[in-house]
Amino acid sequence: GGNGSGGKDTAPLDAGTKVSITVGCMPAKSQAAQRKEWLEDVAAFQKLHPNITVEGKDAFPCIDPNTFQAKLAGGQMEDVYYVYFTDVRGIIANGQAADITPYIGQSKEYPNLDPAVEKVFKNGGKVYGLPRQNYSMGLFYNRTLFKKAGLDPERPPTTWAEVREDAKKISALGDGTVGYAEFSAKNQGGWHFATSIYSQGGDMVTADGKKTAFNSPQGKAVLQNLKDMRWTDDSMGSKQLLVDADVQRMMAAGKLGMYLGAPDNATALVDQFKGKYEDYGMAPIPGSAGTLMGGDGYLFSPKASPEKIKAGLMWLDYAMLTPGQGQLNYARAAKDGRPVGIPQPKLFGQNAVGQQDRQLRADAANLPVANFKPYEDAYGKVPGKLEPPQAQQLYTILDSVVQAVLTRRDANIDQLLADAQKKADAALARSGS
Ligand SMILES: OC[C@H]1O[C@H](O[C@H]2O[C@H](CO)[C@@H](O)[C@H](O)[C@H]2O)[C@H](O)[C@@H](O)[C@@H]1O
Repeated sequence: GGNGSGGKDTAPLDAGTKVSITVGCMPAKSQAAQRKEWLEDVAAFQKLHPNITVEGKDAFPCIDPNTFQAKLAGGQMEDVYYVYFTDVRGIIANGQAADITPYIGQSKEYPNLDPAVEKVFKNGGKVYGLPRQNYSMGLFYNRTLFKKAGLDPERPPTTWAEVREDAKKISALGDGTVGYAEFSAKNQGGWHFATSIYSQGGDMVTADGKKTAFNSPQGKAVLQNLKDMRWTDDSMGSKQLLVDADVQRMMAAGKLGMYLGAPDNATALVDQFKGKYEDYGMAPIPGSAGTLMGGDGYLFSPKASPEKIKAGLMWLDYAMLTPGQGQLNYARAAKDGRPVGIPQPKLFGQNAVGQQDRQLRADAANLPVANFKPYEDAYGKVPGKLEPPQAQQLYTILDSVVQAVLTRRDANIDQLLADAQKKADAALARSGS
């Protein structure tokens, strides 16, 4: 038997031991179909394991970056708590996640994970968590608006110059139509700035991760392009400080041409905002010099007992990581009227389990998957880059830079980047990255 000190504890959870676990990121009431499926999964899982109680905790969005760290520091997290890839390193370093290495055998699918995804939750040879979703960014666009604007929906823009031209034509449709939208609040401006600078071949930090690298020609190009679209072309609308839900609402209402996003935007557009998935397509990231890869998953409270950790691993294995079950039960999702066929998640890579997952998804697909093909075909060709160290801190700093460019006609890009560099270098130095 092991106790978290490096030994293995492969014994199954004793069926006579009653265990109750709280689990984060249960779908909110506004995500009705996903919530129904979660509750069905809990019922089926508890039937298989009558000694385990899974108590989901919902929130929308699952993470508010402004309160996440305080919640964590205050010990208010669930036994099995939801995280973005960006936070895992810092949480492990701060001792805020349990070492689950001795119990990892409770997850049957763990050995099948793509090593690149598995690595996000490991440190010093120890395992701390399991992934739920992973994605890479591309260009989300409205095929119907492309047609209305006289653009060919089969030929979405491939460069930032083309994005600018197409955005002009789409916003010329008038009636509040926006050509291109960008986020600039709740750290999402920084997250998209990182995506855009990668697309231009730039970097957020130096190779050793110790200093920032975004005050660069590529960083300037990202901001200049936004400035030109916002103020010279007036193709970005006047409402700013947008976050993902605002932009998804505009897209679902048929009022937006393009924005940067991951494939799971189709799920939000259809499930939450009643959009029609035949309206949407996905192209590779403009510029295609690189794209941001991210995702989310679950860590365990450092206070969780071995029994809770075992039960939590069994639940995640059942609901998140087994082809044909839980979030990977595509046949059920299609029956529930949810969009099926988006190329996400990609948890298993090219192995047999990955192939099985992709096959099940293809068999149940109910959305025009051809509309996502340009993005999918580029997947292996566009270099994927993970998010930088101290990502969320850097994103907060860059949010205000993007905000300034989108709200002030006279924003001084050089000055904004120089100030942000100073603040972000200090943040990296403080964290000892
Ligand atoms: O707040 C910005 C953060 O958002 C990311 O996650 C969101 O986008 C994902 C892709 O569409 C989606 O799967 C997830 O549910 C959203 O919350 C991202 O992963 C973070 O690192 C980023 O800072």
